[in-house]
Amino acid sequence: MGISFYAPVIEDYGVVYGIFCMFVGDHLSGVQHVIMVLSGKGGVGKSTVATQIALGLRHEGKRVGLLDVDLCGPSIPRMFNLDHQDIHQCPEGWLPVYVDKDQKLAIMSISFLLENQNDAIVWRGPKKTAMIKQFLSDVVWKDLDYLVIDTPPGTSDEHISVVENLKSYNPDGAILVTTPQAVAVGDVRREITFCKKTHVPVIGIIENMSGFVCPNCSECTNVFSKGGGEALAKEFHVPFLGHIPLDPKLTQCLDEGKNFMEHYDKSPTLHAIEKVINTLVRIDRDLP
Ligand SMILES: Nc1ncnc2c1ncn2[C@@H]1O[C@H](COP(=O)(O)OP(=O)(O)OP(=O)(O)O)[C@@H](O)[C@H]1O
Ligand code: SF4
Repeated sequence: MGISFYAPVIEDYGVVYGIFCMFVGDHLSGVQHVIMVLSGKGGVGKSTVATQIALGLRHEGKRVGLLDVDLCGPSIPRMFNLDHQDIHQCPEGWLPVYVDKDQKLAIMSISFLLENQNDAIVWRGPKKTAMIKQFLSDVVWKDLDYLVIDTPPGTSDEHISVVENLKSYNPDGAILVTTPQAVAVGDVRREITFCKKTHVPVIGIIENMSGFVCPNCSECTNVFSKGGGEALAKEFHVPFLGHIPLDPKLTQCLDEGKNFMEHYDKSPTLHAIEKVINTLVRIDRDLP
């Protein structure tokens, strides 16, 4: 199924849905699965993974929302080439920005609310907490199969706000992203502890930047040591979702706001992402 990014339009929302929201005031009740993406360290590819998961689920025909709660370093809009979109308000709340014509992939980010994209957000904890609460209560997602939440690195106020505000929705859990180096793997231990303390199930660990895909022949070479994330998953008895190699073509697509999945179907990186998606579409809330 092809998805080309497009300049979004504001949908004329159904009267029935509007009335429903006015009375229920709850835009997450139509969301089937909520997945948080966490990393202990910055720059390990958390936003990249969140973006590719959202696109992959959309390719599977799912309705997907992608919420960027990285208030100080929002990068999701840039990865979709939607940097300069404005958010519109309807009586029920904020309308997310749609990536595709069918309006099955919606994104929301602080970046859409900034007058200048280069503005720095210098907020103390309570203001960040209030913003996240608003993101989780006021965005009109409509019915979604999956809401993917991209978080800032570490375990800060933002993470606690997300977890607290999602409590009553029984989120599926968190995907933890690491790179193979020992220092990044060590940081994931703290993420696992955070999940345990806040009772968020760990869906699994992804080892990103695990090997390098040659731009000439697509051969994958291990530049750093490999397997740290997998070993950690074994140690903590949590699922290992796979190694995602570093592919310069993915970097280029993200920089240019292009859909990697449509451009490079032979990349081992794409196959690794597809494996993660296969696991996620099998998520069933009723399993223990
Ligand atoms: N598997 C990959 N292949 C190619 N490039 C990648 C891969 N993973 C991440 N990148 C690139 O690495 C850079 C950092 O990735 P990203 O912004 O996703 O990290 P992050 O963990 O979300 O960072 P931050 O902590 O700043 O939010 C980006 O330029 C992205 O394009
Ligand atoms: S992997 Fe193959 S094509 Fe790529 S640089 Fe090495 S020898 Fe050349």
